[in-house]
Amino acid sequence: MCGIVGIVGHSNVNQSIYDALTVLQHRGQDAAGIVTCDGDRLFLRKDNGMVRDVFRTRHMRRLVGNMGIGHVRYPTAGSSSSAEAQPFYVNSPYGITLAHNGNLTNSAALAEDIFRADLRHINTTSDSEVLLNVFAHELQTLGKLMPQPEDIFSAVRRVHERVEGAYAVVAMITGYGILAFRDPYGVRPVCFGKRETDKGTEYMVASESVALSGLGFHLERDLAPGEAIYITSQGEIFTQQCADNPRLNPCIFEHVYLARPDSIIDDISVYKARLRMGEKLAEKLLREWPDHDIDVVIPIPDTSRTSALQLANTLDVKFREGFIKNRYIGRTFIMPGQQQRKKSVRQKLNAIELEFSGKNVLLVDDSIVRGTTCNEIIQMAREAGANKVYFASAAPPVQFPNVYGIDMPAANELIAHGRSVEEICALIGADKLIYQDLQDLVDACREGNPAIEQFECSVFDGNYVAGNISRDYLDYLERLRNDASKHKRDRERAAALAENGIIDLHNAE
Ligand SMILES: O=P(O)(O)OC[C@H]1O[C@H](OP(=O)(O)OP(=O)(O)O)[C@H](O)[C@@H]1O
Ligand SMILES: NC(=O)CC[C@H](N)C(=O)O
Ligand SMILES: [Mg+2]
Repeated sequence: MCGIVGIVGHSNVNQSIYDALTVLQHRGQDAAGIVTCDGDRLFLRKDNGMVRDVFRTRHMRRLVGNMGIGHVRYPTAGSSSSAEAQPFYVNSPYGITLAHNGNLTNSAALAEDIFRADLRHINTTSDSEVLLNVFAHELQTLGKLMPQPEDIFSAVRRVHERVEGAYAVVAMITGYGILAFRDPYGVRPVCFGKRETDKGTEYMVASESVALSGLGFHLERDLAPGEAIYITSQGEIFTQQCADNPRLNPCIFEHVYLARPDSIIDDISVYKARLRMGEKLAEKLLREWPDHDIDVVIPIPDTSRTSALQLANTLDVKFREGFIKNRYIGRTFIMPGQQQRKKSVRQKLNAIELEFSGKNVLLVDDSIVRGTTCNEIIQMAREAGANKVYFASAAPPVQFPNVYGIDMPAANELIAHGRSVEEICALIGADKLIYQDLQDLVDACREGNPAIEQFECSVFDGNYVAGNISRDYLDYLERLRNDASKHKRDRERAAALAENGIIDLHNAE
């Protein structure tokens, strides 16, 4: 995942975009960027780091203009170089900037195509730069001096035909307006809304509704799969379906972990979905273990709090905050390297001994992915004097790699891959382990919007809805992005940086 935002306003939008990015920070902690447009000039600032570190007052002052887009990045393709921070820019046609959440599954073939057939140069290994160039090429071939909404929509239509994978996109056409579109499966979320000001109506598109509500925008609705929205710099708004066979298959992992609980995605309250996950997991536990001896339910902050609370209520067992989170450490799962993730769990969470001492505790997490968190946490619970340590996951076992914008590319890094629940239980050192059933997870989400026929659940069932995901592609992805090769690339990059600084088409200062 990553966070995207775009605003068309009546005064400088820099501060609102900055604020929206801080609200979306949980979707990407590695890099951030904002580009604004003032008349026909663009102003861009992007670099590695959290939003508060990337933008200093001196940058904000220069990010002028009444429309702009922003991005927070969690890399799932290419490298973590600051040159791959977003938004990306191409000068032709019109000057287009673009920010992307998701992952293209045919970006290698497209990159080749773009060079050979479209004569376009890609300077990074980012799939998002490829996506931008496909869109730019399709708009350019229409050859209009002033693009009209129908031109823009027809370019998006061509993007849907050429590009495979997951993509929620916001783009800005210099001097003309802001465009957003969602892939024909609607895997990644994007919504839009408006706010009234003295000077008139302002529009915002964002990955999650929480970015809108946090800034006083009223949520209009989510983009439909395949749909595009274009808001001109004058505040006119156009929408159009640009795909032939759109089918909503939203990513279920947004509800499990990625999104903030106070967001509403595709008409589902993430908070209520998580409550229902807790309830269904408790019902399963009671079915399978009616004479349990759990004394206390303890969540693993932050994300599991909501489901753990409802699980405890349904079990009628005490709910206690046994781990306190250091609020200055970010999310560990979206950190780039395993060593950093492992160290961060201990730095981030600290046990309150009296909640563990002599008790049978049920620790609840939203999901177990690599097993980094639960391994450490179970040890900490034992060190704090727990009698028995049981573990519950509000999601089913994560067994398959993700190819749509969550960085879990290597099956053998997933603790549940090819293992039974008993084997996982022994490996993490728990006295008992219980997982949510997939059907219960789907029901917990679908109850919020029964119109959704299918969720994108590939990490749980290995069923990839978008693109042509072959065994060969999964092997290729695993070789490219497993922890060891990422680590090697990062080390080489850090060494080059220390010696020479980054030499690229984008040099952050
Ligand atoms: O099995 P693992 O590979 O450890 O991954 C799963 C854990 O990572 C996430 O927490 P994270 O610290 O990222 O964020 P949170 O504070 O939002 O829970 C998630 O909530 C689980 O706790
Ligand atoms: N997590 C994401 O959505 C990442 C977007 C894009 N694939 C990148 O790596 O920059
Ligand atoms: Mg967590």
